[in-house]
Amino acid sequence: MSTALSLSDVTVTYPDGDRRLTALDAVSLDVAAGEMVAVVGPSGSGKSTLLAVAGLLLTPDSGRLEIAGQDVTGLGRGRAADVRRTSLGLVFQQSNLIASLTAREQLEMVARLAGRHGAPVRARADELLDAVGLTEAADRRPHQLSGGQRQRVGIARALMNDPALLLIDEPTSALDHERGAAVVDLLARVTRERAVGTVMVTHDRTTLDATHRAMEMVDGRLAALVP
Ligand SMILES: Nc1ncnc2c1ncn2[C@@H]1O[C@H](COP(=O)(O)OP(=O)(O)OP(=O)(O)O)[C@@H](O)[C@H]1O
Repeated sequence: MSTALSLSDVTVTYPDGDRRLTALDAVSLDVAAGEMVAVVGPSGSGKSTLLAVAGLLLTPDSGRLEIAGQDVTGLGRGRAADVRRTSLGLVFQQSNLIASLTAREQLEMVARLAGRHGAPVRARADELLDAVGLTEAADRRPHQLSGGQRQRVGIARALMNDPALLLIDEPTSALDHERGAAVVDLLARVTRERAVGTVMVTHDRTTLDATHRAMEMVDGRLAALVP
């Protein structure tokens, strides 16, 4: 199995008055293609910082970072944006859908930004909307969708450019239990079927059974979750 994400000894500090606050403390994590890893932990423990580093949105103070076997430690902004477009799928808490676009158009737009156009893009968008159970909703705009449906559009959009790594922040936070469980099951399925590595940050421990592994972040340190 190839490695989707490899973090080695990653440390991140933030300014905190005249000192530094350590948000990630020598964190290491390997996620294989086709593997789904959940990260739980208290508020302020460093989970969002971990996703920001893996998503190339934040450069760590030290440590090494590989995505799909490629060393991406310390890339400049331009190269980091290229890797984000081609190899990463990000699904953050607010689904950030564009109000004026239909579900299908949301997906087509990210393909266009990556330089892809035409009939294959539309076919791919329809295939992914079908995979997340939204065929009927392809022509609806965000305000015509439920919270769970919006979340699923966000997931389909993140898969549009065939990422090696999917990073998801709290996919169930705005959903009731049943819809949340359905979204996590969907993530587990696309992880397996599309051989993507998935890291899901969650507060919802009832969804952990659907994942391959659960890790716990405490004070910036990551360890296997002891159930
Ligand atoms: N931009 C920033 N500047 C300074 N400190 C920050 C910044 N971002 C996060 N922190 C601090 O770093 C620590 C880790 O924050 P982070 O957001 O990664 O935690 P979290 O586990 O995602 O929390 P939550 O579950 O509440 O979203 C916290 O103490 C937070 O206050």
